[in-house]
Amino acid sequence: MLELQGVSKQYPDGQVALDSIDLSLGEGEMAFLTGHSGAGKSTLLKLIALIERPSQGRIIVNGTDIGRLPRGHIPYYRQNIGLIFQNVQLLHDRSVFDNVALPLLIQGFSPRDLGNRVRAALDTVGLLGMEGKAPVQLSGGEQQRVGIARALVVRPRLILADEPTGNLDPELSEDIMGLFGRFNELGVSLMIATHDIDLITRLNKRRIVLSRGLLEASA
Ligand SMILES: Nc1ncnc2c1ncn2[C@@H]1O[C@H](COP(=O)(O)OP(=O)(O)OP(=O)(O)O)[C@@H](O)[C@H]1O
Repeated sequence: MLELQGVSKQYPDGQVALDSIDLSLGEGEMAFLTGHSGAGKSTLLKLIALIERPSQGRIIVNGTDIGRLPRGHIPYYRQNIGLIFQNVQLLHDRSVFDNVALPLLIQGFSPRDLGNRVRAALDTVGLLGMEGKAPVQLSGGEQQRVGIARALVVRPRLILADEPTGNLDPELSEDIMGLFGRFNELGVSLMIATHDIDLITRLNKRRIVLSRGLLEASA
């Protein structure tokens, strides 16, 4: 599903965020990405999402070397992975429904056909009934769940999540992680960056540990 070969990232200011990372994530595998603040977790996810480009190395997703993707294919590539970031960037002048529907519209769904998919995604994150609200009318945790619904609505085979439970209380965090676990049971691959060691310990999944841009452990 995902393979990194000798991937390094040096930012333009000289900061080396990742140093020669070799890593793979199998089809249907779920792994937690951990490590101290500044270890390189977000950078790793941004490289896979093509938000940043590696300075060196290759990233292969579903058999495609994403470094060779023509620029015009990047939005389509990104729509097929579920990206969940801590700072959900919702469109504040649009309703919850429109925010979740957006990836489907980009994929060419007709507005007539997407209602059921949008409502199913909102139901999954426990927000059915909130379709007509504006993001500002929601709590931080609810906004985060709208972001998760927006990522899930395209039914991605790969989900990348950066601190997805960062703004959620322990109960909701557990619900969201449980949700990820159920997706994993359905065959979805997931890489989830988190500081929540309690949650990781309880879920007993593979743990990838970064330290100062180096891969410290991957078991
Ligand atoms: N755009 C950028 N320009 C320069 N340096 C950056 C940039 N983004 C991240 N870095 C640096 O790269 C290193 C890795 O950062 P990254 O955000 O990937 O770490 P992280 O493990 O996700 O940290 P956190 O847990 O605090 O989110 C850090 O030293 C950070 O300061």
